[in-house]
Amino acid sequence: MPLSASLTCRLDAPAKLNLCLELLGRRDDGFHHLRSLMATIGLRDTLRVTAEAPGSPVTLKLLGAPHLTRGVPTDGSNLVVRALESLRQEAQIDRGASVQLTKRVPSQAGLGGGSSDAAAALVAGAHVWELGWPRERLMEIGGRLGSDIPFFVAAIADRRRRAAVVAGRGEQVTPTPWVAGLPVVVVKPAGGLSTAAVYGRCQPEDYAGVEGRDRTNDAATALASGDWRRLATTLRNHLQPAAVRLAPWLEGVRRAFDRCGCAGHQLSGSGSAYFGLFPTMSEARRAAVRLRALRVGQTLATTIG
Ligand SMILES: C[C@](O)(CO)[C@H](O)COP(=O)(O)OP(=O)(O)OC[C@H]1O[C@@H](n2ccc(N)nc2=O)[C@H](O)[C@@H]1O
Ligand SMILES: Nc1ncnc2c1ncn2[C@@H]1O[C@H](COP(=O)(O)OP(=O)(O)OP(=O)(O)O)[C@@H](O)[C@H]1O
Repeated sequence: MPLSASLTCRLDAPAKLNLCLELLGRRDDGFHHLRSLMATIGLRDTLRVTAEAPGSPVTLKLLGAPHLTRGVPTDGSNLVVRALESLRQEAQIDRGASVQLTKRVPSQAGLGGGSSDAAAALVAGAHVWELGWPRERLMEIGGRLGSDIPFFVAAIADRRRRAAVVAGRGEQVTPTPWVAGLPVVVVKPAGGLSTAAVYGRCQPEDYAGVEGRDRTNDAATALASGDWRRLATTLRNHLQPAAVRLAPWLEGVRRAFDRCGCAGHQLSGSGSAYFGLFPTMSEARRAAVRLRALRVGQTLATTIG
């Protein structure tokens, strides 16, 4: 059988927002039980993976603007390389891969950039190495590398899964219907936040009393109907108080969204990116212009899905 040494796969690795993020308690392993409505947005890295001959290493070339690639490792600690190394260990193969990763998603933003890259690497790697594995197996491998990765594997492998209710540590992914094109404005302040540091500053008071109401389910119902006003009333992020304790300047971003008349806005994941929902794309673009003038960070008007 001829080796398909030149087989190449190019995939988008989208960013995500946590439209609702509820913490339910701390686990014995130090992680938190959560439930969250996650959805991809129209901001994405691009990954190109080419299969190389047996015995070759996994190599990575990083492309993108300096402010986006700064701090992103190019060695074996990059999540893309870790994902491909895990894949070939699991498959017990020694095929190599050369990867070109173009960064557009900012890091330390709560937008899941590195996790999405890792998920795209798993999907692309399985394709170019012709493993023929089901999505579920790739999600399981991804879950060992990071809590957000199973969601992204599902979203990248099947566009219908670009929105999901995520539970457990992040490994339980239940796709939920979404209506394309809901406008959002995302702001990434100059400062970033470490996910571990934000979880580390979380206190039980930040999420006490949540048991009674499943706001994530309400948010999923609103997203399925495409009703942005209803979705705006279901926003919640239990990590936001901890993020604000660590980075008080986030209050300035919150106030900026208020000043733009945005009806629903919050932090995404562990931050520092912040987003707001808008009824139309023209209103989102107008708000983005105002937010840029307020100089709160890199600002993008885009859509969910
Ligand atoms: C904030 C979110 O992005 C929301 O989707 C995720 O919960 C975090 O996902 P992630 O970046 O893939 O996180 P991981 O790489 O698995 O873990 C980073 C750190 O976050 C904390 N962590 C993460 C997930 C979770 N359910 N509970 C936690 O307490 C742990 O301190 C962990 O050391
Ligand atoms: N492919 C990658 N892209 C970006 N960062 C990476 C990558 N691989 C490893 N990293 C490291 O991981 C750190 C966090 O990156 P990432 O963008 O995933 O975090 P995040 O925005 O906090 O995402 P999340 O929403 O998953 O918490 C970076 O600061 C960087 O050192």
